[in-house]
Amino acid sequence: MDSISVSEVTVIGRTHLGFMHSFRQPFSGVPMSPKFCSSRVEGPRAISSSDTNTKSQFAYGERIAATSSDSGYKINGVNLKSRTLISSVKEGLLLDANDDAYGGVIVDPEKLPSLMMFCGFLQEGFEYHHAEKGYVMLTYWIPEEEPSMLPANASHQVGVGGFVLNQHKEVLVVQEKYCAPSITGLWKLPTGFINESEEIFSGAVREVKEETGVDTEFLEVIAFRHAHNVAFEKSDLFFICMLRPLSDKIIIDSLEIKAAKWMPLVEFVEQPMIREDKMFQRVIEICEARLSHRYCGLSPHQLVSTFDGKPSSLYYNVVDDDHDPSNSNCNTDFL
Ligand SMILES: NC(=O)C1=CN([C@@H]2O[C@H](COP(=O)(O)OP(=O)(O)OC[C@H]3O[C@@H](n4cnc5c(N)ncnc54)[C@H](O)[C@@H]3O)[C@@H](O)[C@H]2O)C=CC1
Repeated sequence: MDSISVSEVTVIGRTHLGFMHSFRQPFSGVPMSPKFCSSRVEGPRAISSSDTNTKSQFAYGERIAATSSDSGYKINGVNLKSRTLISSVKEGLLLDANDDAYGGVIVDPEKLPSLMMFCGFLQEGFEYHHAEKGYVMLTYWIPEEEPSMLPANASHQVGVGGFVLNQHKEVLVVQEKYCAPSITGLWKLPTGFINESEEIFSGAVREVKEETGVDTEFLEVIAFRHAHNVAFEKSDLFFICMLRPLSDKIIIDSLEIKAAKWMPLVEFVEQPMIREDKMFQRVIEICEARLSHRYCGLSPHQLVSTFDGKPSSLYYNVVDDDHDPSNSNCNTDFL
């Protein structure tokens, strides 16, 4: 606990739609380890979404127990008439907070009083929710008789692999500098992880460019793999993307990559590791089916959903509304 040193805290807000938004507030004034604590006070059904951002005060005490009543809250047996003042019987410490849309409160991190207070949060039963560079988030779900409804920390990492084929039916392959001994020497597709707030389609293009120096245009997601416990105990979504080469000169990223080259597809497929690997066998079959128009992958379509107001990419592949098959990207030739 004491080893945590952060200069920023993150405040998590939750909308009534169930999406989690986070926003950061610079922590200033107190030269210590601030931690954000998100808690929920029972009585959520009494709080409508219009109550969001109502200024509240959240009680911190040795043990906080809250129950709801028709007229307001009871904390540690004490009736509270107004949601805007919630006090701890034992310590009577008040924290400035905002109500959230789920009937919880979000403590104002800038008003957290002392280091002792921060350390005390864990002793009081707050749990680590997640940590990022620069902040730690702690949460506490008060109603003991109810399971916590807070969404868990992110459970997945997202990876991309680029299948880049040129007009000579050569596939762009790399040898990794650091890899398991079992795949040393394997010529494989360029792969990597998507950055925060990066699109799958642009992440695939970036990864290929970074590892090989080759410029590409994204065409389709050909398939994706879902696996668990891949790295840092996270599940893994791996999107295999077909990309069209826009250049052919290879300049490797020597930090990550030992070598890269254009390799005839038949040679790539003949590598023992690829031949024996059910996933890559199937991926290659799918790619070949795509090249001969027997299969079609998913292409991104930009839209904004009124559900959350977020610009997003919907990956699909159907003919356009006018039902004109020529509008389907299934007809696009890769070579
Ligand atoms: N590498 C492959 O042959 C395959 C990769 N994939 C998928 O590709 C996606 C990306 O995976 P990879 O490219 O294998 O990622 P990776 O494990 O090679 O990590 C990408 C880069 O992150 C860095 N890195 C990762 N862990 C590190 C550590 N512990 N210490 C220092 N640096 C570290 C390295 O620079 C590495 O080159 C994932 O979704 C994975 O499932 C799927 C099948 C095969």
